[in-house]
Amino acid sequence: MITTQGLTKVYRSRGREVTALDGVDLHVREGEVYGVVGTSGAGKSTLIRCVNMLERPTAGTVTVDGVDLTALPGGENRAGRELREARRRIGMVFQHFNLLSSRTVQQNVELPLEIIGLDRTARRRKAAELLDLVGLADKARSYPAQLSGGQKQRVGIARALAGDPKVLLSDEATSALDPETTRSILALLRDLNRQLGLTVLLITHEMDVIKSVCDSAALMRGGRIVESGALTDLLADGDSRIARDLFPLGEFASGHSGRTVVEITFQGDTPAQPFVSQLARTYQIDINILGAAVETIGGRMVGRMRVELPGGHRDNVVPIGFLREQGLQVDLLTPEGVAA
Ligand SMILES: Nc1ncnc2c1ncn2[C@@H]1O[C@H](COP(=O)(O)OP(=O)(O)OP(=O)(O)O)[C@@H](O)[C@H]1O
Repeated sequence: MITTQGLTKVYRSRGREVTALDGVDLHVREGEVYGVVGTSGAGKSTLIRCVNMLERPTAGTVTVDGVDLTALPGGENRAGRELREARRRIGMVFQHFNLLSSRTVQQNVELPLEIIGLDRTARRRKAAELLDLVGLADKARSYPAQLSGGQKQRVGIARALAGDPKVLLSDEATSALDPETTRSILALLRDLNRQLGLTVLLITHEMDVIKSVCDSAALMRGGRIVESGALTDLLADGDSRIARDLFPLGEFASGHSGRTVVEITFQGDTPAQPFVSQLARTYQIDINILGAAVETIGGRMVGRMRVELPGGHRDNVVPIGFLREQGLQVDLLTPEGVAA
């Protein structure tokens, strides 16, 4: 649904050049919630602003719903007709809501519909429907200043949906909200994704946002995507930085010499199997559990357990093979704590 190829953005100001995006290839599938995470300055905002051409990329292409936006005429400030039409199918929500304080909630939601010239009755009907959808039907006549942060963001979301977009871009939509309100806004985005089949691309600096709402994620650093994929695939990859940040088991204190420490990751139905006791029984070994956690990530149950087995690695080739045969992801930890 959203594809970028070789996306590059170089800002030039006062004789200085900053490469904010350095050849980004992103692929967001239709109907998924895709999160881009990274520290400040990684290029996340630039990326999302290039996806709807609020920023013109310096090089590379952006295709949304089959339309190559980079091929459509118009600059950042003055988009051509085709680009304006394509943009109408891309909703955007902002960290600071960007509502007009002099307009009521209903009038804020109607704004994009006014711009496309929809008549008053149709605008009112559509705005009422959207406010109902985001749970704010009773606030239509209020002004933004009379709303809580979460309610303001609901208005921002209703406004973003006014053009019946297929894609919703979210630029740190929950960063200005407290944890409970964040949860309710993320749940709303998830509901809209499911109910409307909306594809959502969000950027965030919080792993918790990725954990609670995303199907797929990318990690950005220095204008590049350094890792990306479906969360279920990343969680099964012992080397994944995203998976380790999503699911920390704490520091690895090196085990005694002559012992083997492994991390076992299980997803979906696998935890129903009592694999630790099976392993202990089958091989007559004592297993020391060093840490364990179970979480729901992307709507799926995922667990990780760190266990210590007696004997060195060579002594444990067969038990480790047994665990892998059960469909479990098993990573051997070296004394430095790096999964081998
Ligand atoms: N308009 C601009 N002019 C010049 N440099 C810019 C501009 N916008 C962003 N940059 C620079 O581009 C780089 C990427 O910025 P960007 O805002 O995309 O990162 P980010 O990951 O979204 O960070 P944050 O979470 O802090 O917003 C930074 O070095 C930033 O200083």
